[in-house]
This record gives sequence, C-alpha cells and structure tokens, in this order.
Amino acid sequence: MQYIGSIDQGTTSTRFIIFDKQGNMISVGQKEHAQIYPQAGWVEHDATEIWQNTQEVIGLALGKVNLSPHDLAAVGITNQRETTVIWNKHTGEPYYNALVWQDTRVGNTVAELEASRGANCFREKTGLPLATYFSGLKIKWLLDNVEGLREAAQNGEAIFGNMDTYVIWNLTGGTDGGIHVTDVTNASRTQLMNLHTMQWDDEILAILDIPKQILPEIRSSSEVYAEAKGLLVGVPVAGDLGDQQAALVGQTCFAAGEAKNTYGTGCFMLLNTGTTPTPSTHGLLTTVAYQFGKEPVHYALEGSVAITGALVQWLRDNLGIIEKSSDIEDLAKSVEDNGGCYFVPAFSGLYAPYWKADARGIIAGLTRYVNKGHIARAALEATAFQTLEVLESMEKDAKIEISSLRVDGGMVVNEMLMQFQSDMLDVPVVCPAMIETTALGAAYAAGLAVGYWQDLNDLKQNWGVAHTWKPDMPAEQREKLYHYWKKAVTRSFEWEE
Ligand SMILES: Nc1ncnc2c1ncn2[C@@H]1O[C@H](COP(=O)(O)OP(=O)(O)O)[C@@H](O)[C@H]1O
Ligand SMILES: O=P(O)(O)OC[C@H](O)CO
Repeated sequence: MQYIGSIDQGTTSTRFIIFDKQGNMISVGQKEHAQIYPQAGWVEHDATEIWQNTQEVIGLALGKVNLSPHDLAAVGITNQRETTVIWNKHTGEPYYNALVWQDTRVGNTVAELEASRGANCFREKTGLPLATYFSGLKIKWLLDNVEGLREAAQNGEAIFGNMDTYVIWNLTGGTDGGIHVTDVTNASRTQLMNLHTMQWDDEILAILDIPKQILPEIRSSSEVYAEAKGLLVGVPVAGDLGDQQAALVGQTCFAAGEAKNTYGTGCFMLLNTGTTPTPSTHGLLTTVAYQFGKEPVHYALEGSVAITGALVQWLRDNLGIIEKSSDIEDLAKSVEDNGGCYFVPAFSGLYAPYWKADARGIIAGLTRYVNKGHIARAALEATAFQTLEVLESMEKDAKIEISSLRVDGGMVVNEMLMQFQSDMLDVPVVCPAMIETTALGAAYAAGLAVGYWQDLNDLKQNWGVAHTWKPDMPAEQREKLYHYWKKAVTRSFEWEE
C-alpha cells in the first residue's frame, strides 16, 4: 500500500490529507464548520456536523486522486485539543454542542477553585494551572447543567471524548462497535490525567465530581487501535495526537531541546524536554509530547496563546476592514509602523504566560493619527509579541537558549509577520517545505505503528527547509516596541468582574 491518510480535525475546519512515504501531500479535502457563539465568551461546535464533514473530506480527498481505502496503509487522527463532547453511546447523539477550548463559561468555577485550593492545585499532577481552557471543568459544566446528563453518565449511557475520541468512535463503527479511546497527549489536556502515571486521577475526578466510567481508555499515540468501518473500511486506525503535539512530530522535533511554533487560530510553542516532565515556574504548561507504542513517553513544555490568527479573522468578520485573511499583509504594509498602536487580543482571557481568565481585549495607544493600517499592523505584531513572551518563559523554565525556531501553520505565509517575528525574537525563524506538519505528524504516528516508516530517521529525512527569516532590527527599536507591548498587556488585566 502506497499511502497514509490523516484526519486533521481543527478548530475552524476538518481536513483529510493523503501523504506518500516522502511526506509529500498527494491529495487534500477540507471543509469549515460553524462557529457557534450563543453568548459573549461561549464558543461551541456541532459535533455531528464535524463528523459529517470528516466523512465528506475523506471522500473528497480519495475521489480527487481516484484512490480507495485499499491504497492506505493506515490512518492517523489529530485534533483541536480540549474541546469537549459528551454523547449517548447507544444513539451516537451528543447531549449538547461541543464546548470549544476557547470557551470561557467555566470562569466562575476557576475563580472558586482558585480561592479554595489555589491556582496551581492540579499543577503537580497534571502540569496545568487552573484555567477555562482544559476539558475537566467543561465536563463538569455539562454534567451540572444539561438535564439528565449526570444520570446518563452514572448509568454508563453517556460517554465523553475530545474530538479525537469522538472521530475514532465514529470511524470505527459508532453505535456498531466503535471503540472509546484517546491517546496520552489528548488525555494530558483534560486536567484529569496524572502525568506521572498516564492514568486518570481519582482524586481530581472526586473533586470535580466526574464519574470515571465516562472517560475513554488512554492509549499510546502510535499503535493499531482498531480497523475503520464505513468510508475507510479495513484501514488500521493507528495514530492519535493532539494537533500541537502532532505538529511537533511533523517537524521531527524528537530530541530534547527542539522546539516548534504553530501559527493558526492560536499559537502554540512546544519544546521537547525528553522523557521526564519539566515543571514550569514561568507560566507554561507541562504536557505529553508523544508516546510511540511501547516506547517511553516524551514530554514537552508548551506556551499556549489563544488568539493569533483568530484576530485576523476578527478583523475580517467583525470589523470588515479586510475581505480575506491574506489581505491583512497589504493593509499592514500601507503604513510604516504601528503608529503607537498596540492590540492585546485577550478575547478568551490571557493564556501563557499570564493565565488571567479576567483579562479582556484592548487596543491601546489610540490617537487621531491611527488608521486601519496601524490596527492591522498591531494585530500582526500581537502574534509576534505573544510568541516572544512564551519563548522567554521557555528559555527560563528549560534553562536553554533557543537559537532558531521552526514554524508552521496558516499564518506563516505572511512574510511581514515572519520577518517581524524573527526581529522580535532576535533568532532565525525557519519554515519547512511541508507546512501541513499537523496532519503529517498524525500520519507519521500511524505509519510508524504499521511499519510504513521504520523509525524516526526515516521521518527526519523527509524534513527540509523552504525559507529562513533572519533578524534585522536594532536592539533599541526591539526593546522599545516590547516595552510598550508589555505596558499594553497590563492594561487588559482584571477587566471581567
Ligand atoms: N496571509 C495571512 N496572514 C495572517 N493570517 C493568516 C493569513 N492567512 C491565514 N491566516 C490565519 O491563519 C489561520 C488559519 O490557519 P490554520 O493553520 O488553518 O488554523 P487552524 O488549524 O487553527 O484552523 C486563520 O486564523 C487565518 O486568519
Ligand atoms: O485547531 P487549532 O490548530 O487552532 O489548535 C487548537 C489547539 O489544539 C487548542 O489547544
């Protein structure tokens, strides 16, 4: 069999990509799904629409190049992490829309737990601070607020999953024998898994009042979980990685000290820290990077930034100052600099390194001089400033110096942003030839499990550089920009009461 399939279930769209042994993209199908905003701070997805789209994009990608499931050696799954769905295992129907990772409705619970137990009460066990971001509190909200759900959970009818689990359950037959599994990377984002044992943690489950029987079985990221039914009938389902971990694998960052930053809806920098978890004292997350079969678990430090590309979408959809995302570059280039304007996109509070659920977005430094070009520029610069903050934390936590940064994701086509990023970090920014690293990482996990690729050296050979941006900004200018950014950030704090 010549190819490997990869389902990339992202925040804004679902893709199915077919790769060959050299990691080239043979075909792709992609479809966006609805973003549902029932009220300020709430973000939902219709999980059934996502499964429908998954099937459509599989059909689309296979159809374009006239391939059938027989041509695929295995399929891997990668997904937006933390997004939470609970469904009925007899009917397949979700009890409620999926609560998306960006959703802030559990803010009050975060505040209560912070007051009673401290912001870092689960950090030692899970690597994560209290935040609205992770799945555990979202599960609790659903159990507490959806009528009849707690009973259904207790009697074993209702089951929970992140989007990997939901897609794999459906892909392997759904109500007709679908398997209920997740992998160590996704489980590490629920705030319910103990990082040291790779098991669900009974004490945290008791504190949050979550019945263990709704949780999936935790497996490695690369093994044959089951065979697919339906559209991919007979294909081994053999890889499962959270999307940011998948990008780390797709970028072949297998050695401790290697890092990547993915620029999509949000920005997520992951640094491979090897086989022992590195605690963070500078606002990062300790998380699982991957586990290939029976090999030891690898860990990562992660800097998660909630809003980067999403801010570009917001300028397009909510302000209408651009028609399509790519227009932002020309608009930003219509001015010489940011005109003193700084945009802190704390739309879901601030994630790394601040973890402030009560922060909200602000545009600072406005004068009559500022025009939409400056706003566009400030929006792009916000991505680079937030990345610099994360990189600084990373260097402190891991006690290393990062000498160059591998990048990927939908925003890296923006030349201006990448140059500014290199200027702000003062290190080269390196983009690989294949920027669909997320889907590629899941393909790698699946391909390793079935022997399509033999080992990590096979994968490393597929990685090549497409472009490098080198720093080219005087230190004084860089420091001044960063100083004003930091000042703007403090103005966004403690807005929500
Ligand atoms: N030329 C561009 N400049 C800046 N941002 C862009 C550009 N093109 C796309 N984007 C942004 O990139 C994001 C899409 O990237 P992608 O990696 O597909 O995201 P995700 O996986 O989170 O859905 C969108 O938020 C979009 O606004
Ligand atoms: O879907 P993406 O690429 O925006 O990634 C979302 C992250 O997994 C959220 O933790």
